Amino acid sequence: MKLIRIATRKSPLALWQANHVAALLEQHFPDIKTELVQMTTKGDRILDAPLAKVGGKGLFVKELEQGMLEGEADIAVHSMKDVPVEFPEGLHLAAILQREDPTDAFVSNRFDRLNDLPANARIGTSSLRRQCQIKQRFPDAEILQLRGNVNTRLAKLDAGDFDAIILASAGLIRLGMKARIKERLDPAISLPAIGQGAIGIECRSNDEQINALLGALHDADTALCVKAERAMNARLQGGCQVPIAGFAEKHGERLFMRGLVGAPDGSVIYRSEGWDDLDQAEALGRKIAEDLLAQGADRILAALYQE
Ligand SMILES: NCc1[nH]cc(CCC(=O)O)c1CC(=O)O
Repeated sequence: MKLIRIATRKSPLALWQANHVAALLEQHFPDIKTELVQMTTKGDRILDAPLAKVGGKGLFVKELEQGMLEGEADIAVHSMKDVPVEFPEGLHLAAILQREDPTDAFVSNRFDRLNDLPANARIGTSSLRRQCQIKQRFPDAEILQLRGNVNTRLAKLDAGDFDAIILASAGLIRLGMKARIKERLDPAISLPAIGQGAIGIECRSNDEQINALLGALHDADTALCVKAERAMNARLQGGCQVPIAGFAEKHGERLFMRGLVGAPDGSVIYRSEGWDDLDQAEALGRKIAEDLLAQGADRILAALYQE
């Protein structure tokens, strides 16, 4: 019998994801027991500021990483969306699970589809990525800050604070709230965040036994797509302060990827897309990034990072 201690945040979605990994491990390896080690991160603590202003990379993962480095936990379960491209010395990504629905979800109690919204709609989101894409389509929309976990955000919608909110479809599906999704937004309308819908498992690089076990949960196709997306982000030095989106899909033996960088107010959005072979995932991500930079994304990013 071996015990695996799983570091996780305490939000209902984080706990669902950690319990999911625990169940998969126990299914695959009947002589393994798991235990959750619940932690609070800086991103959970600072709820009164827009994410873009809290700043810093790894806002939702640092404390979990510290726990593994100090030996309080063996693995950490993350939304890949929250995981910076660089890992601290001694830790690495050991597995990525099969991707859940990667789209953004339109959620509203008043309107059935994004296109039904009035021009001056009040829309809740704290993501500059979602904000910039919505503002391009609805320049007169009022974007209102919306932080907190999925349940908190839905409660604010139900209280009447917004005409609609945009959330990740994956979070709603995992929490059993698929029925709240009025429309899965086509990636051409709301291009998802890098890694959206994918769960990653991090552990100590030198922990051979754990690395071998986690290999059984790994989904190579998802990993390939997320690798391309993260290569784009690495080149752009993306964080949650900047409106960046990237989404790769495997079509047979080829990868298709789209990326964008925009101004928060939606006044400009640079877009790029391309195809490449499966063994060129990182090169494809970098190529999309270079194309965006050449179009003018470098100026947008420089201005935002300076703030
Ligand atoms: N920013 C928080 C966060 N991190 C991951 C998800 C969704 C789950 C996923 O992408 O796997 C969410 C909620 C949301 O964006 O609505």
